[in-house]
Amino acid sequence: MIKSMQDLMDFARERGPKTVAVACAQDLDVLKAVTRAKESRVADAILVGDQNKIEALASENSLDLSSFEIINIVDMMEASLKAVELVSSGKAHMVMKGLVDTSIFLKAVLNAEIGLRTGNVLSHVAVFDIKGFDRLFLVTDAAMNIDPDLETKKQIIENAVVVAKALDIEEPKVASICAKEKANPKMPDTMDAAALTEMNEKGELTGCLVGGPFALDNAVSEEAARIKGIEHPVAGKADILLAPDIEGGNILYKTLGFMMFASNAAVIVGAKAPIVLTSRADSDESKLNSIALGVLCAAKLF
Ligand SMILES: CCCC(=O)SCCNC(=O)CCNC(=O)[C@H](O)C(C)(C)COP(=O)(O)OP(=O)(O)OC[C@H]1O[C@@H](n2cnc3c(N)ncnc32)[C@H](O)[C@@H]1OP(=O)(O)O
Repeated sequence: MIKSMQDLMDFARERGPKTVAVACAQDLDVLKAVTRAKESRVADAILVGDQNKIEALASENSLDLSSFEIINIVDMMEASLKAVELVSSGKAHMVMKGLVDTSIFLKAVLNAEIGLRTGNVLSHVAVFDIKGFDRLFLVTDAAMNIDPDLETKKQIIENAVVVAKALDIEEPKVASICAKEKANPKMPDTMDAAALTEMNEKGELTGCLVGGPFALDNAVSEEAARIKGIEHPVAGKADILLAPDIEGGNILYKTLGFMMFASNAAVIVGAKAPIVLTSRADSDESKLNSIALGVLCAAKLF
């Protein structure tokens, strides 16, 4: 089982290299990340974007991009579509968001002709290595599905389980995170959480153990669960934290990254290929980790 970001990198090295097509690669952290991914034999890259800016950034920061193919497309939507097309045509194993707004990039991913849709829900899964815990946490969905209904939440869990399996977590424990641990009809997300737990108990949602509703404390802390008298196999032991909506997921993602300084990696799954999607403000380390996570997910697909 992969228990830390270091393990994740080591496993990606074993299962790589794969090729990543980068949309709007004119971003210093992205260029540092792909250079490090290449050096460590995790991934090769095709850079799509503003070639002048890409080369200027490389020369100002002494980055050697000579082994990468660069495709010069300045328009962000066009560059995103080209990067996606490199994956759908089989020239790359995964696509990565560079310096482009998430919505523009995701519209290219969802494009009906050359996009990467499969008919399943696509959703974002972030992996965090948090000091003081002996396991990785998966947070979903911080970036794609805005206000998922019950069926979408079920598919978001199924997607996160795929990522958990790529991390060799055999039967991941999933906690539906809400503001409290009791279902309350005035708080619809708690009702969805209870319904997801029931689906899992009835065998309609498999490959994982689902519990909830949980408040965050009793999902991650056995002590908090004990004090509150919550008895459930997921209580205090969650691997996957399902956020009620994009606001909750995004706040949790940014809190862990920017206030707890937890190292992280993130991908979108449910598509034909992994989609590496981090925040533009995330570090090169986090972008490198995300490429590595993409490699692990791609290794499961190809
Ligand atoms: C965590 C770090 C990074 C961040 O901080 S990201 C910041 C926050 N994230 C965002 O701003 C993105 C939030 N999401 C969105 O903006 C939109 O949902 C998104 C993904 C761009 C799609 O919006 P639109 O292009 O307007 O799409 P739409 O709803 O009209 O749908 C177009 C077609 O795509 C399909 N679609 C949309 N979301 C999907 C999904 N999750 N999985 C699978 N298919 C999906 C949708 O069914 C529709 O299909 P069809 O064309 O009717 O056949």
